[in-house]
Amino acid sequence: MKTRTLSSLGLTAPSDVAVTGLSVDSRKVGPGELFAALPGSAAHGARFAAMAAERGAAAILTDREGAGMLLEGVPVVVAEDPREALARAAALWFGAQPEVIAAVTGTNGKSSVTAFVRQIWEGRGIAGINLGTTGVEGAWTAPTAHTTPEPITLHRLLSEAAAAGVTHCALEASSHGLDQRRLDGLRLRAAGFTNFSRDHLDYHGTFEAYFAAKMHLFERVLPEDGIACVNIDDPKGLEVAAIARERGQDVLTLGATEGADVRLLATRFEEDGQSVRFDWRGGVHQVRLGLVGDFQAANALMAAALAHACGMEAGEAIEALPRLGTVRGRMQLAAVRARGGAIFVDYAHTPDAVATALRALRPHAMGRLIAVVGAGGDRDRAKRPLMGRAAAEHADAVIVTDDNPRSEDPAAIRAAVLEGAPGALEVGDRAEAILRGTAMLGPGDVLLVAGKGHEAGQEVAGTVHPFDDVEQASIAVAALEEAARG
Ligand SMILES: CC(=O)N[C@H]1[C@@H](OP(=O)(O)OP(=O)(O)OC[C@H]2O[C@@H](n3ccc(=O)[nH]c3=O)[C@H](O)[C@@H]2O)O[C@H](CO)[C@@H](O)[C@@H]1O[C@H](C)C(=O)N[C@@H](C)C(=O)N[C@H](CCC(=O)O)C(=O)O
Ligand SMILES: Nc1ncnc2c1ncn2[C@@H]1O[C@H](COP(=O)(O)OP(=O)(O)OP(=O)(O)O)[C@@H](O)[C@H]1O
Ligand SMILES: N[C@H](CCC[C@H](N)C(=O)O)C(=O)O
Ligand SMILES: [Mg+2]
Repeated sequence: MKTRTLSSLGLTAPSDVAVTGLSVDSRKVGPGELFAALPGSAAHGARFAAMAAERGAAAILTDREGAGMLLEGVPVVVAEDPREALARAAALWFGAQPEVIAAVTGTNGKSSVTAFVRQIWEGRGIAGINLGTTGVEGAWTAPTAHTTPEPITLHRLLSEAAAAGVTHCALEASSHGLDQRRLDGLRLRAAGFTNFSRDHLDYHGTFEAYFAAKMHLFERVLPEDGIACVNIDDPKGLEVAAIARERGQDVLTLGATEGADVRLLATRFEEDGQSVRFDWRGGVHQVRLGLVGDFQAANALMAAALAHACGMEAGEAIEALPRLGTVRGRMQLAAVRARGGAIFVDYAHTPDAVATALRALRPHAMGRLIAVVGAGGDRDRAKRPLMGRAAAEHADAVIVTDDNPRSEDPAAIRAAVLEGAPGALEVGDRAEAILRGTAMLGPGDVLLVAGKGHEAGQEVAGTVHPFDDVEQASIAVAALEEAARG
């Protein structure tokens, strides 16, 4: 069995015992393992140390507060920041990581950008993966439960990928992950910033704390010799670029804004894609993208910039752009009605993302734009009416439905969304809502089904019912075509 001494994992305790593994959950600790008793939002992990010891934990890692709560018996490692110590210990425990790692932060676009970076690598024959909300994808695959997995899982995945020959990884850095130092054991080559808007205030409390969490990526995780790729069209972009420069990092700026290193000059929207003209450090290029939505063009350019920051020639990265395919559940064309009218599935689950997705679809729609929208339970309540309002403002018709009510009353969540969209139709059952929206589609119309993207289930009162927006869109179209044939 593999064992490592605490000191070889960068941890100091009165006795340098060997451990057989790492765990953050007392309920899952195995014999001989190190139990990290972390200060949490609901409880201090030290409260569960006795349970961990009973299950055979060989040592406990905690902070000063936690140490004061422990009974004697098991060796204790006291760290100023036990989450950071755990991240570094996990990196040492698992050892290997892909040689080249790029991380992307931002409220929206992380999954899209990381998947595009992986596709660019793939096109050049590089064994690359993207790791985040949609799992580990590319040259090696695995499911993930979180956008940025906690460090033990993260380093296990990275070491397994590296062992399978993966040399490049693009991963999503969530604000929770950055705040909880899940990425602190990574060796990054480059980092990207897409944008900043309202999300996760239930966790971070204030906009300032949310932004500060994101900035840890440049202030702490990306080393001084790393390259920062920053979207300066976002109001926070220049601040991010300044933080990166302050750290000594090279900065590559992107956007339509004057002075951007990679500057978008013009876009022409087509039914199933768009052509973009841009200036890359003095050279003008024009490429056709098979992607819908102006922000997907921004994501694609960010991906090319990151691939370049990770060592690829700019020309090679640009050449890969026309071959990029949509990411599952992100502005994905799900189904088309025989008489015309298209259904797009998108993961927009914040007020800003709903507005952005609808605004992005507008130039692709010759007729009406219809939105199916809902908000999740046990998440930021304040965003609900704002999501309703965004839908009402940017669509011609809105249907309010359920999206993972979790432990809450679904009708109460819908009522909060409806506050922002008073004229909307209320259809709690999501399959029926998609069917109703699909029935409203005429030639040239576009339906956006927002909120679930790639998700495979609808979580209601502790049960996850199988549910897939893309599949439901096809089912709705098939049912309506059959009814039309009579
Ligand atoms: C809100 C949040 O991020 N919580 C994370 C945090 O838990 P916490 O601090 O709230 O934990 P707690 O319940 O107070 O418990 C304190 C400690 O005691 C431990 N414990 C608890 C109970 C017990 O019986 N035994 C035990 O050992 C817990 O494992 C924890 O270490 O620290 C834990 C250990 O590192 C994480 O597993 C946990 O992630 C949970 C699973 C989670 O759901 N996180 C989500 C919200 C998340 O991280 N999402 C982001 C962003 C997604 C997005 O962008 O949309 C993501 O990257 O996925
Ligand atoms: N660059 C962008 N600017 C604004 N909105 C975007 C951008 N990219 C994607 N979006 C919108 O945000 C939604 C989420 O996109 P994506 O999954 O790529 O982001 P994410 O940052 O990974 O989200 P999450 O935090 O949930 O993991 C998309 O469905 C789309 O509506
Ligand atoms: N990872 C995010 C996505 C939520 C997407 C939406 N479908 C919802 O359930 O609110 C969260 O858990 O807040
Ligand atoms: Mg994501």
